[in-house]
Amino acid sequence: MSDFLLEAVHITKKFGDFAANDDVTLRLRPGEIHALLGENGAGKSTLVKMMYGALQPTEGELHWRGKPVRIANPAAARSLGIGMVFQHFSLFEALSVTENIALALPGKAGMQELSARIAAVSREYGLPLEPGALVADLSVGQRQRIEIVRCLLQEPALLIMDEPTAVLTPQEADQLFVTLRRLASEGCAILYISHRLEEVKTLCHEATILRRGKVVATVDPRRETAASLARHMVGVDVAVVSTRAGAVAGEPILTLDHVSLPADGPFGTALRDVSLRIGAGEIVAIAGVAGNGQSELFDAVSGERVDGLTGSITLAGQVCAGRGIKARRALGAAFVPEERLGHGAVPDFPLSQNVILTRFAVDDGMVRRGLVNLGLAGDVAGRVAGAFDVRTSSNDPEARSLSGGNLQKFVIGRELDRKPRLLVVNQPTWGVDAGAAAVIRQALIDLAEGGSAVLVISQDLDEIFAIADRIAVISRGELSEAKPTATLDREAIGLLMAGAHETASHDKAAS
Ligand SMILES: Nc1ncnc2c1ncn2[C@@H]1O[C@H](COP(=O)(O)OP(=O)(O)OP(=O)(O)O)[C@@H](O)[C@H]1O
Repeated sequence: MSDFLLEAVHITKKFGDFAANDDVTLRLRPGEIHALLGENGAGKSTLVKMMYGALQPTEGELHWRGKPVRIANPAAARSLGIGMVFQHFSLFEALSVTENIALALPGKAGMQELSARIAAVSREYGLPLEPGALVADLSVGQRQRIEIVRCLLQEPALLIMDEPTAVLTPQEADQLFVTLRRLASEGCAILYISHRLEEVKTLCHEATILRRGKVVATVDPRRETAASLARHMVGVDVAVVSTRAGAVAGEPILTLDHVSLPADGPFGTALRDVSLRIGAGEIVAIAGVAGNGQSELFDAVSGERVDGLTGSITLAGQVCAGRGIKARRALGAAFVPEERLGHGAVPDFPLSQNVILTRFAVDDGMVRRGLVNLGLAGDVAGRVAGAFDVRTSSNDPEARSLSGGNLQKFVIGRELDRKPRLLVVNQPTWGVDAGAAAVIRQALIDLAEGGSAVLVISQDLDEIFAIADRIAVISRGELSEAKPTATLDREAIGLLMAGAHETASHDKAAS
């Protein structure tokens, strides 16, 4: 009997002439937490999709418990004991948590019984979930919990996780590590894709590193540094963004005065009396635990929701509370939503057409007398791909064929290419590798240094401290006062994230 649970042996996967995986061999033992590392587009998702039966190898074999196996589809993978939490969730928005999970489970379970099991597993593993909640009303972090709980209900022998902590708070991530270590101690193998090298070092026993589809190293990450892992991935040293010194804000670009907006559905969070001012040349970041009103704030600022909004919003001196996203784009604002596939980009459209979607309202020649300038759209797509190193397997591919990190680079680059006066971006570097994250953060800093205002909504405190001039925290729909970064530390932000606005200000006043 083989020591290994799953082996990928000399696997090659081609899309047309392009080899997304090139002669990859990787072996997983029971109870092992194994990292799969590589920069955006290195081929990590492609490899794990083959292990999960969502893609078939062009060449090579998979072995399960020592025997060759053909994993024809995800149902076959699940029946072997392989569970997977994807980067892009495959949930039905109009259905509840329980209904979504029921669809993925074999056989017919009673809904009540299933809800009780979901509640029990989510409690046991510290992954809070309301079984009756509608998926449409849940944040990305909450949606991910559904996927994790769904896998755990099937008691997998191998759990594949594609960047699980990218959408979690530090506390949620710590809780997840407890869960994963426990699963590993029970004999479950975990294949763990992450761009966060520090967490890989503390969590994983072994790491396989891919570069441009090939295995370049298999190492013990505990004996490596984050820098040495990054060097393996990229082949050169990775640049680190310099921390911002703190800019002097110019004239106000975005002003929110006493803005309230009803919750987006029964499980959303209403915005309550939010005031914020961002000046030219300034980066203001909003920290907070997912689901505390971030998406409502994004909708209010972008104009995606105007009904029910009270208070005033001005953009570059123009009152715009009642105006939609098109009018706001025409005033020089650009928006990057949290969900890149579906919201930020239409999956079936090529990149050039995705350029048109956010540019047609802006007077830059993209649309003249009702006619779209496809050549210009193609030029912009090419320019963005070049500037942000968006790696694609063909010229002008559909958005859905891009790796998650490459699509994120494209969606951000598309908006930066316009040099907007105001950029609002929700989770700018979610799923983006260390090198590309540095490029994106630097681009946000450069935009602000050119005189634009930048509003960043992020759960990544390292990112926030690296780039923001001022930081505010959103909690239960209320926004704390945005304070200069130099006056804050992680503990203060953590208190505010937990909803201690008043306590924190009393403490400050008392001390
Ligand atoms: N269905 C597809 N058709 C064509 N090319 C594809 C397809 N799926 C993936 N690719 C290409 O294969 C390469 C590897 O993509 P993959 O998603 O495996 O990368 P990744 O390492 O998971 O990246 P990320 O960290 O950004 O998620 C990319 O260049 C991508 O554009």
